[in-house]
Amino acid sequence: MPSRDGPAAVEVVDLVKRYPRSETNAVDGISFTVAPGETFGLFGPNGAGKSTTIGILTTRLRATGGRALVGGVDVSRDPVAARAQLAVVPQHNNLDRALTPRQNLLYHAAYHGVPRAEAEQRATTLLDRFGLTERADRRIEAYSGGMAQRLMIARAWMHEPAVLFLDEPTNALDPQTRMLIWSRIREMRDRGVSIVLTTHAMNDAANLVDRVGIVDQGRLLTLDTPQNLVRGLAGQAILDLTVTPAARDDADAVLDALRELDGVRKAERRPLPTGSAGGPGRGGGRLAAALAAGALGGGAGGLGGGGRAAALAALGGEGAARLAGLGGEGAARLAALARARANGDATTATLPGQPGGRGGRIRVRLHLATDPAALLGPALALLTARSAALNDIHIGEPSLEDVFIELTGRDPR
Ligand SMILES: Nc1ncnc2c1ncn2[C@@H]1O[C@H](COP(=O)(O)OP(=O)(O)OP(=O)(O)O)[C@@H](O)[C@H]1O
Repeated sequence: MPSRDGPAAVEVVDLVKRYPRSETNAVDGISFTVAPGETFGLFGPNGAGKSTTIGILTTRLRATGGRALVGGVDVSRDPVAARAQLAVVPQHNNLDRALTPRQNLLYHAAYHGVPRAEAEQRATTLLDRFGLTERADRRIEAYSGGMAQRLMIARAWMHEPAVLFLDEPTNALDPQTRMLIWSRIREMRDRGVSIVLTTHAMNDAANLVDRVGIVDQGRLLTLDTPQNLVRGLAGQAILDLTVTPAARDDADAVLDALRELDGVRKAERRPLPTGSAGGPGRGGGRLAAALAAGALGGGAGGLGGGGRAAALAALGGEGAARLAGLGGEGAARLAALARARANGDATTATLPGQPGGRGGRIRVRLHLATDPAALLGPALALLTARSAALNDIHIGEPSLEDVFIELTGRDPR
């Protein structure tokens, strides 16, 4: 990571935590370093050991083994000095209900030795920044979960810590509150605060964090920038195809055939989207969007003038060039798909003259090592040769969540 001035914001070396009467380690030898000013995401499935790691770093829990330092201070040797450097927003509401929101902030500031006048000024500013001014002097019981979460983040900021720990800061919050909280966290990051956060909202956090550590069963599986993780593990792009195999064909055989195409790194079955076509990760769906808008709906058996142009424009650059190179039949199939979708028949569309497969429609995700547009022609040719109906196409980029699933599997914990 960039800045290496002064001690690391966080240093964890071979950290182990075993809870009493437990047969396994909740944290099982984790090591990582967070540089000053870095925003670090600790991601993992339920029970992976994230909160336990944060609990040790913030002095709530004692480690069984290894070392944990915050701002160069060993948290088990000098927890008081460590606490002066850090603030934590825990997963569960630990506000003092006997106090008003403003009093919660002032009490926290007093504990950290912030002079009274300065604390009052900070409290007023923070209550405003978090949209809490109107409720600042009312009892906490009246607070919604989102307001409590905003107050806990404001409270954490009262003594302007060097390192901020956020344990699932947007969990169970409405979209408005989530947006506000991400934006305030971003402000803190921009002011140079070192941040360690856990979240299941990985794709939201992907734009915020400098690096990500993915943990499972107490172990660190990988650690890198979101960009490198996505690039390295999931391939360059994703092509989702919703396909109805021919009546005599078999879904797994279609999947295997698609997997064999040049440029396909991995092929897997995905659940069918509910309603009309959904799609993978962010940034995808340009062609699907064009199809949904009926942009391809030209004359029978081909991509009609304006529709074709719109679809090609939707694909952009090289994709357009490749799609333009599709032969008559491939283009006809896309046009038929577009017509079906334009008629609002997205959930039942099969191509004219194509029987439904014996197992019904399937959704296949192809992870590509190449430009998705390069795969469109071969994929369509393959489906045509097998008399399979193509119901939907969606082009997307893999997301951090795809990487996460690839590393930690699909089974719920
Ligand atoms: N107080 C405790 N006593 C015994 N076991 C515990 C305790 N707290 C957590 N554990 C266990 O330790 C493991 C790690 O839990 P932890 O809460 O750190 O996971 P997590 O990654 O934060 O999960 P989540 O995403 O659900 O918050 C789990 O198996 C959990 O059941």
